[in-house]
Amino acid sequence: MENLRPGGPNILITGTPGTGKSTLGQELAQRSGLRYVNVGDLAKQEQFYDGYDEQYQCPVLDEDQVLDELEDQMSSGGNIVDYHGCDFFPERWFDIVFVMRTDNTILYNRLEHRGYSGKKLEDNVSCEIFQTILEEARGAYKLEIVHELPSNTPEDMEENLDRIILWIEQWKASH
Ligand SMILES: Nc1ncnc2c1ncn2[C@@H]1O[C@H](COP(=O)(O)OP(=O)(O)O)[C@@H](O)[C@H]1O
Repeated sequence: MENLRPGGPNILITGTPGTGKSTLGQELAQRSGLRYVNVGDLAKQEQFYDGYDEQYQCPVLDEDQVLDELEDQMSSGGNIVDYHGCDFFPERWFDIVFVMRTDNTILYNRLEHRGYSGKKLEDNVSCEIFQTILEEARGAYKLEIVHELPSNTPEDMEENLDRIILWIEQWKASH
């Protein structure tokens, strides 16, 4: 296959908040040399917001501004994108999509520790129980590129890192 991404593959790491996307994404970037892109942080830094969600007490992401900002670097390749949503990105951006999965009680404890409470805590745990992000990913990308990753323990993290590093090496060898 012709290599359309000189910088390497583009990897999407998605999942419910608290499932370990940024921990995995940052470590993966260090080990692989690919660039880590945290969409939430980018939006905050650049103020890519469009209004305010009173119910969830958080700003609303301006998706178009995010897409415009990232288009060039996504075309070059070599990005690890971290976001708790996935269906507003162009399908063509990603070579592989990982959906992090965490058991309910573990996720509950992580989010409580993060300071979430009440509706925000319950809604995020429900999001995981109903596998909302997994369904979103399956609806937005080819099924064969969408993979669930268990993310409960440090051992899971190590296994996930090894698996993705191997996949990156194979991708590079075949492109
Ligand atoms: N596989 C794992 N095993 C144990 N703890 C983890 C694992 N992945 C993440 N964590 C912990 O869970 C919390 C949330 O992780 P984080 O990477 O911030 O999630 P996200 O980016 O998906 O919101 C952090 O305290 C992190 O250290």
